[in-house]
Amino acid sequence: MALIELEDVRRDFTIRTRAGRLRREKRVVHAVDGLSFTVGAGECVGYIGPNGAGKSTTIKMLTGILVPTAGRLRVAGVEPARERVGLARRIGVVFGQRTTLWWDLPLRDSYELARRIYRIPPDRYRANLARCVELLDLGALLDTPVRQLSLGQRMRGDLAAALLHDPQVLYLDEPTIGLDVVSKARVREFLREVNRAEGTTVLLTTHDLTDIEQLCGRVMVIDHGRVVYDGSLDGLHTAGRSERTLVVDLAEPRPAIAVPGARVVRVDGPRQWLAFPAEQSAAPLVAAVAERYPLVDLSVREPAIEDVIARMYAEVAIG
Ligand SMILES: Nc1ncnc2c1ncn2[C@@H]1O[C@H](COP(=O)(O)OP(=O)(O)OP(=O)(O)O)[C@@H](O)[C@H]1O
Repeated sequence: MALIELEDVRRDFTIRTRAGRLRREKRVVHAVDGLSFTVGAGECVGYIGPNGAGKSTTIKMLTGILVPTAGRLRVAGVEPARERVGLARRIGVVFGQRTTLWWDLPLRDSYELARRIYRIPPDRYRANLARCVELLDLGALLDTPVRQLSLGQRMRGDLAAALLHDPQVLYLDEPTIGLDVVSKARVREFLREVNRAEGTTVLLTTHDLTDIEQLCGRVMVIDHGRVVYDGSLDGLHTAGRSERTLVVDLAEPRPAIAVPGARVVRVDGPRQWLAFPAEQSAAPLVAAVAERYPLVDLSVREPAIEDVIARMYAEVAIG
C-alpha cells in the first residue's frame, strides 16, 4: 500500500527583486517541478540531492505547511494541506537544525505537552516513553532543561518527541547533522529499530551517505525539483561510478604506492589517498596495503553526495 503519493507535483515561489531604483521585477522559482513518486508503508527511503534541489519544499508539502501549486499529493490517503491537523497525529517530523522541544522546560514536560496535544492514551504514552527512554538512553536527562542538553542529547530528545504518538510516517531532515560518531551511531540504530519493529515509514533527508547506507534500502535523488534517480544506493554508486577513498598513513614518506583495485590520487608525506569503487568492500584493499607496506593508521571516506550526483550526470551525458 502506498502511504505517500505524489503525481506531477509542482510548487512555485514568486520572488520580487529590485531592478534599478524604482522598478521591481518578479521572478518565479520552480522549487519542485513535476515531482512524482510513491513510498509504500514500512519503507525507509533516503531523499537526497544538492542544496536548493527542493527537498525541504517537498517535506513541507507532505506535512501540509505548504500547498502545492499544481499536481496531486496524498499522505495516508489524505491531502496534507487540507487536513493538516488530522494528519499531524499520523506523522512525526524531526529537523536536525531546529528543535520542537520547549527550550526552558525539562524534556519530561515537552513530552507531557505532546501527550496532551496528540491526546495519547495513558497506557500508550507510558509504554512509548519507556521504550524511547530505554533505546535512546534518556533516563538521566528527563529532568534536564532542553537548553542544557548537548546537540546529540537534544536530537535523541527530539526523536522521542516525534514518536510518542505512534506516527505512521516519520520525516527526518538531517537528523545526524553536527553529531559526533557515537551519537550518529546511536541515532541510526534507534531509527533502524523503529522502522523494523514498528513498521514506521521513514523519509530521510541527509547529506551524509552513511545515514543512507545504514538505514535505507531505497534512495531517491532529487535535483531541480524532480526525481533523477530512484533505486538502491549501490545502483547510485554504479550509475555515478562513484569512488570511496582509503586514507593511509604509512610508517614513512614514499612515492605513490601500487595496490591492485585502487589508484593513488594524492600523496602528502607519509599520507596517501587511494580511490576505489564505492560499491566494493574496503577490506581486501586494506589487507593488500598492510601486507606490502608498514601502516600506522587508516580511514575510509565516503564520497560526497554532490560528487556522486555530478558524476551521475557526467555518465548520462557521455553515455
Ligand atoms: N519561501 C521561499 N521563497 C522563495 N524561494 C524559496 C522558498 N523556499 C525555497 N525556495 C527556493 O526553492 C528552491 C528549493 O529550495 P529547498 O529549500 O526546497 O531546497 P533543499 O533541497 O531543501 O536545499 P538544502 O539542501 O539547501 O536544504 C531553492 O531555489 C530555494 O531558493
